[in-house]
Amino acid sequence: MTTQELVSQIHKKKSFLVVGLDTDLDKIPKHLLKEEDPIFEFNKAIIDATQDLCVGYKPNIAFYEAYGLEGWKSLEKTINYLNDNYPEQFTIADAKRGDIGNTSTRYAKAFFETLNFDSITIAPYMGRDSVEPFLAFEGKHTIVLALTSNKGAFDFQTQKIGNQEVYKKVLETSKTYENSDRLMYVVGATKAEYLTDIRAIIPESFLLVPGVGAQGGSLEEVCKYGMTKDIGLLVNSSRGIIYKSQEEDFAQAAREAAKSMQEAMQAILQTL
Ligand SMILES: O=C(O)c1cc(=O)[nH]c(=O)n1[C@@H]1O[C@H](COP(=O)(O)O)[C@@H](O)[C@H]1O
Repeated sequence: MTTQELVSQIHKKKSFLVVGLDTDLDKIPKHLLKEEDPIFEFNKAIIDATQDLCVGYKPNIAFYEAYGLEGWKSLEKTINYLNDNYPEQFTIADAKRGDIGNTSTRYAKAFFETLNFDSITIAPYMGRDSVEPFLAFEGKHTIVLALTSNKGAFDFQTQKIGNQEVYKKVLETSKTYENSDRLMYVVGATKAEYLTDIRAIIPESFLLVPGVGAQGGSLEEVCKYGMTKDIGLLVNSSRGIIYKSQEEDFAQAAREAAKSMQEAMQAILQTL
C-alpha cells in the first residue's frame, strides 16, 4: 500500500486508528476456546466488528510465537483474512526485528513476502545495514523504533551521544538510508511532549503511536504536537479495544471502544 492510499483511507474513514491484535488465550472469551483455532476466530470477529472504524491492524508477533506452530498458523490465517477481505487495511507486523544484512533480508522476506504484511516494526540498534534490507522492498514500509512508550526508553533513547539524544540520532541518521521514503517511526503516546522536537527532524513521516488507553497516553496531546498536513499519525490501541468484554458480546464491545476512539479522531480532524 502506498502512503497516499493510506492517507486517502484516513480521510475516507475519518480515522487514523490501528487496532492491535495482541491476542492472548488467557484473555479471550472462554466460549471461543472450544473452536479449532480460537485465536483466529477471535481476530476474525474483532476485525469484522471494527474494520469500518480503523485504517489498520497490528498483530504483535510475540502473541502468536508464544503458541508455536499453531500460533504461526493463526497469524497466517489472520493476515490472509485481512488481505482477502479488507485489502484497504494497512497491516503492521509488530515484530521489532533487525539483524546483520543477510538475516534482515530473510526477516523482510518472511513478513513482506511470505506473510504479505504492508509494514514491519524494526529495532534500529544494529544500524544502517540492518535496516536497509527492509527498505529495499518496494510498496512496503519499515517502522523504526524512535522513542518508545515504556519507562525503559529513558535508559538509552533519551541519553546523549555528544550533545544529541539517541532517538534524535536515530531519526536523523535513518533519513540518510537508501529508500528512506519508505520509513515510518514509532513514538509512544506517553512521550507526546517530545513530538515537537521529533517533528522538527521528520516533519512529514508517518508515526505509529502506541500507548493510548492501557498505557495512559493522550490522543489529544499526540495530535496537538504530532499531526502533519497529511495527518501523519497512526494511533494504536490493543488491550483498550479488544478486551472490553470477555463474554459473548466481546466483538460488539470492541466495536464500541473503537467507535469512541474514531469519534474522538473525527472531532480532531474536523478542527483542521
Ligand atoms: O512497536 C510497538 O507497537 C510498540 C512500541 C512502543 O513503544 N510501545 C508499545 O506499546 N508498542 C506495542 O503496542 C501495543 C500496545 O498495546 P496496548 O498498551 O494494549 O494498547 C503492544 O503490542 C506493544 O508491544
